[in-house]
Amino acid sequence: MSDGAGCAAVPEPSSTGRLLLVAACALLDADGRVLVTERPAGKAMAGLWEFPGGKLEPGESPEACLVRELFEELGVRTKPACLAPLTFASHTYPDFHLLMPLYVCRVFDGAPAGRENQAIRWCRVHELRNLAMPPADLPLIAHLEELLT
Ligand SMILES: Nc1nc2c([nH]c(=O)n2[C@H]2C[C@H](O)[C@@H](COP(=O)(O)OP(=O)(O)OP(=O)(O)O)O2)c(=O)[nH]1
Repeated sequence: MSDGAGCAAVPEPSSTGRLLLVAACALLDADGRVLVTERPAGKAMAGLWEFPGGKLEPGESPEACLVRELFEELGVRTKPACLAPLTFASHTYPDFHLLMPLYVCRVFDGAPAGRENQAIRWCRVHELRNLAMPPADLPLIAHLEELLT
């Protein structure tokens, strides 16, 4: 049995008492670029670039949450069947533990535009590493690189 020595560099997540379930989506354009949005001033982690999405409402599935959030945040219409699960983030923040499935969506209607005053940008996947992103998102980049390169 392993003694876990190979995991020594990874900090042990502690229990925070609160699990936050957020669904996120990498929208892809026809060139394989990824859409990211900037967290607005006044919010936690303002100025960091993230994948569109948000907190699940009570009783809501991650897919329904994303269909709703993509329309509310970006004016984009899609369907649950167009959301493909890719991976997930599990990250302990000081106030909560984030569990965040990341989906990929290539099929949607409408040109994304920031409807909540957030900046948006389309990035090549290798450019994601040069963006300031929330710490929970950093392990997700390798999965997108594997998918898109
Ligand atoms: N949408 C999204 N949220 C992320 C990402 N990475 C990450 O750590 N988060 C965190 C930031 C927030 O704590 C939480 C998302 O919550 P949210 O977007 O619904 O809420 P918020 O903090 O912007 O604030 P509010 O809507 O409650 O006012 O997940 C990501 O890539 N996309």
